[in-house]
Amino acid sequence: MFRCSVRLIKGLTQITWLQEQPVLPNLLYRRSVPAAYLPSRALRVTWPCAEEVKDFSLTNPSWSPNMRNLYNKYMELSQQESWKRLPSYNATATHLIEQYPDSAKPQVTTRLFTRNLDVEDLGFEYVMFYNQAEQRTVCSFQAGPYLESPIGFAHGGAIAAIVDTTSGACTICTVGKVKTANLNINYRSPITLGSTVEVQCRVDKIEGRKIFLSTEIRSVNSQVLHAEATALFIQMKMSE
Ligand SMILES: CCCCCCCC(=O)SCCNC(=O)CCNC(=O)[C@H](O)C(C)(C)COP(=O)(O)OP(=O)(O)OC[C@H]1O[C@@H](n2cnc3c(N)ncnc32)[C@H](O)[C@@H]1OP(=O)(O)O
Repeated sequence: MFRCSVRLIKGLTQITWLQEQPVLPNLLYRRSVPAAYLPSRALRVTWPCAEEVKDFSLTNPSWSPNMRNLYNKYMELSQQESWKRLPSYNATATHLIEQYPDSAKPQVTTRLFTRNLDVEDLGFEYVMFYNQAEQRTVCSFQAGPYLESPIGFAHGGAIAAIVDTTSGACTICTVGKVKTANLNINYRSPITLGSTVEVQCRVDKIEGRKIFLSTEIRSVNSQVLHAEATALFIQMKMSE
């Protein structure tokens, strides 16, 4: 069962690339699992069967043409440059599948906040790509109708969540396990529900355990600046 799951994940997640990365393996393959990444006992039910492990970063019918175009653009760049698509599951623990021995498989009912809807199209539709050489992440984000705040536009908290996710992924890929310590966002122009925007994030500097990043959210033609943000992530200590 464990081997089967591993094969499945390998197939789904470009695991070869992940294993080559300096930091993601720390997160994905550590033998001792940090408690913070495990669901609480009370929430344990069953480990998802192989068929239930869905990679949400792959195209689905709800994606708009703009969403598909961005996906195709970065998939093409992945062939020539150092961009890589980041697999995405609906629970944090699912990303850690390989590190559990059969006897200790966690049972997951927690959900990653940005993947907490079962129906496509309604909430966060997104796919992220990471460029290791440039320590940058791009995210193609389609804001679904359940992210509304002002009528017809995306909620500021939803926008913050996608900024946190994109900059968090960028940081994890660069240095390993982190927590968000600070997030500053300037909202410049509302994001229309159903539209696709491009989130561009890069590591600005690393000082010890502190990783500083900046992010911009722009329309797909780059003409409209929707939001700009800075973030500080703190690398978790070895003992955490
Ligand atoms: C793929 C999906 C990715 C998604 C990623 C999403 C990640 C998240 O959302 S995490 C959830 C939200 N964040 C949290 O809940 C974090 C809560 N806060 C904490 O746990 C802790 O305060 C934590 C871990 C940030 C820092 O604690 P700790 O590890 O003890 O660090 P600490 O020793 O206090 O500080 C280390 C350095 O960072 C600085 N620092 C810590 N917090 C801040 C802050 N908020 N602002 C500025 N500087 C800070 C300290 O001043 C210190 O600096 P220096 O080394 O120069 O003296």
